[in-house]
Amino acid sequence: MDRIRIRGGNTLAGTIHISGAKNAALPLMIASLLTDDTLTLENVPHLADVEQLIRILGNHGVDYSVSGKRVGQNGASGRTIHFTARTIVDTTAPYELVSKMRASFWVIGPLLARCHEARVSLPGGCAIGTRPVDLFIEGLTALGARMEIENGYIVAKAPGGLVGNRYVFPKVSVGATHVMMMAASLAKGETLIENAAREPEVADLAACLNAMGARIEGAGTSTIRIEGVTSLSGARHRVLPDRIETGTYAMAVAMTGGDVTLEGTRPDLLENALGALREAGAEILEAPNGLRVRRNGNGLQPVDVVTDPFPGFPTDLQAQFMALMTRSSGVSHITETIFENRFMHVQELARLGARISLAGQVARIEGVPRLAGAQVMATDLRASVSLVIAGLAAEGDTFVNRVYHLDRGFERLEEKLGNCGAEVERLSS
Ligand SMILES: CC(=O)N[C@H]1[C@@H](OP(=O)(O)OP(=O)(O)OC[C@H]2O[C@@H](n3ccc(=O)[nH]c3=O)[C@H](O)[C@@H]2O)O[C@H](CO)[C@@H](O)[C@@H]1O
Ligand SMILES: C=C(OP(=O)(O)O)C(=O)O
Repeated sequence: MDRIRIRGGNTLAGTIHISGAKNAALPLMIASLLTDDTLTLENVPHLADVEQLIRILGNHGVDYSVSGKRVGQNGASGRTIHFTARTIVDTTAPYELVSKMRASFWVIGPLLARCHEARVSLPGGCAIGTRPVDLFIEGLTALGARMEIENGYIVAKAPGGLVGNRYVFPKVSVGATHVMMMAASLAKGETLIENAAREPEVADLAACLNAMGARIEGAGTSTIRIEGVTSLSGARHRVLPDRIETGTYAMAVAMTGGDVTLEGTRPDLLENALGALREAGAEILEAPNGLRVRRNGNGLQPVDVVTDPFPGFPTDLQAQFMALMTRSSGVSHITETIFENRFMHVQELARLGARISLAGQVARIEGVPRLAGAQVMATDLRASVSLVIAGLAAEGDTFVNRVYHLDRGFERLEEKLGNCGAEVERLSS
């Protein structure tokens, strides 16, 4: 199993190209199931989750081909992929494929809308909470589907097709909002979704669906109106930049000090997190095609954050911000409100010398003057990268084990950080 060695202590300087967003690319790829025409996606990141979803889509009958110019410093990112679901050959998404990744469950929406049936295994994904699927069941039931759980599978049927309806989410869910938008696009009549997720990835999916001929209004706000159409066509769409990758590297620079330009990204995608970074003492400047992060000399201030759905502070940056706060000059508090078990990095950060205590969903972080390298274990995707950030500032060598978690969501991390002066090496075994 691969692991990563980080020799801490270097400041970061240079440019990092931000990839297309994993959490936008996945639902966009799934949208290809809605049409027998070709959906072309540009700026698709090269990630384990993307490769896994390609396998899952292939099982349903989606053909794909890769083409186009690659962008990025070393010519290894930003693929253009063409997806064609000419015929859906199988409406079952099996456990062996779906259990590896939460988003794969979302095929239930397009399969049900296009084929009027789907049998999808209950999902896997990062072990950060119980992550039920009740909102998907409720939402699709509102559109007229009959939903049953049988032997670990959700069996969904809508023999006459889905029918538009009003559905008010009792709780904000990104995935269930994606699925409702995809399903309602091919339902009869109008669907009104209230208390929808407002994440930029939802708006990105809606833009792509509209380019395919859907009629969606309001995506990016909490009320989405969808007028169903009888069929969707192909389209070409560029995956939006990864705001979580952006925030992660911004936090890495704030941690080590230095001056790095993050290119190919948009500050408006993560204003809340950038605000927290500014409060902590980093300078964030707009750059022509992205942003520039600097911290020279001044120390890190403690900052309290509470995770919230967009536009709040993203739960997917919580672990990284905690790593940063371990070196602040005082006490900070981080409250996790989205997932009930997303503090697994705490005990690993402690191995590096961090002082963190937990009381329910609140972590109290007492900044320490130094961290020291150690062996640590990646427990989930964002937790893994928080250990990398801590390792960059720790004295000596940090070894992050189980990096397959990292490979789900960070493209060429060693290379991107290495180009800015970090000593990060992948050790294969
Ligand atoms: C691939 C992808 O885009 N993953 C992101 C997506 O996950 P995902 O779409 O799984 O997250 P949700 O927004 O659905 O989850 C938010 C909360 O709702 C709960 N819930 C969700 C569905 C449901 O049927 N019932 C229910 O109770 C979840 O357990 C969680 O407590 O949004 C999360 C919140 O921003 C991010 O951390 C993930 O990185
Ligand atoms: C939690 C995440 O992914 P998933 O929803 O696929 O588990 C994530 O991207 O941080």
